Amino acid sequence: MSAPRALVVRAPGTNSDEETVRAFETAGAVVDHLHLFRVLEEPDMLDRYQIFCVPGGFSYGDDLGSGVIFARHLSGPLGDALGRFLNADKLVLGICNGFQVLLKAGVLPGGADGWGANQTPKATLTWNESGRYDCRWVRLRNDRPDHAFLRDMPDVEMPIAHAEGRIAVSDPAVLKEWVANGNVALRYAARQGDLPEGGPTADVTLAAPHNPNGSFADIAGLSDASGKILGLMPHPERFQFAHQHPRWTRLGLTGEGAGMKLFRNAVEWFD
Ligand SMILES: NC(=O)CC[C@H](N)C(=O)O
Repeated sequence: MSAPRALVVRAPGTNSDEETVRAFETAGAVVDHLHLFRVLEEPDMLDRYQIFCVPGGFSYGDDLGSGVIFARHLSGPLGDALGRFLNADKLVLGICNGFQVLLKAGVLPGGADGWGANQTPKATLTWNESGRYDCRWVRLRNDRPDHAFLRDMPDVEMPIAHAEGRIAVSDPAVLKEWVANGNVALRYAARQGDLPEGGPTADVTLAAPHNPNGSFADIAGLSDASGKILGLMPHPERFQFAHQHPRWTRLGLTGEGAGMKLFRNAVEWFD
């Protein structure tokens, strides 16, 4: 197949869209970078794309809770077009604020109990346990190495930058469902491979700063069951160059940053 077409949608307050566009372009996608208002004018334009991405930032100033207003646009006026997109063999990525948007729109499991189901959410992304905005590098464990975005991606480091990054659930029993469905895609880790084999437990097993926000079950990213939708709090688009890593000289890192793998995986998925 020729290069996939990716749509990166910004809203008032988005701030990581340029980097995200660059990452997809470097990976070989043909990218359109559009304002949400433009997409709202013509929702059916989603049919023209293979990758849909909501980048990071502070859409609508995080008013009413991060991602809430953007999410209402997705599940409301864009609902039919996005529903078609989700049922097709296509990829969806939400980074940081984009993850907050996808979860709260019900695109990811737990947020609204399934796309279009309009039920009480079982999970949300809310205030960090620290009560403040945190900006640091974290280690991640990849629990879905079969995922379209996470293939052949070993445990990796990336930066986080958020105030509302903590997964909170109404009932910890939801974890059983999530594990059975492969919904837990990324977890915070202290060192490479430090988390017990056998999957996540319903505890916060890592203290800050390793789990930087007190997220339930140390979860940093969620997936749909099929492994085509990913929402993650860390920013892969901020690790496009090895020298963006805080210890790149000591580690002798050169060339491309490990975050690029996620974008390359997405583009290569359409080969
Ligand atoms: N970097 C971002 O996307 C910020 C996420 C979000 N608005 C928060 O602070 O919680």
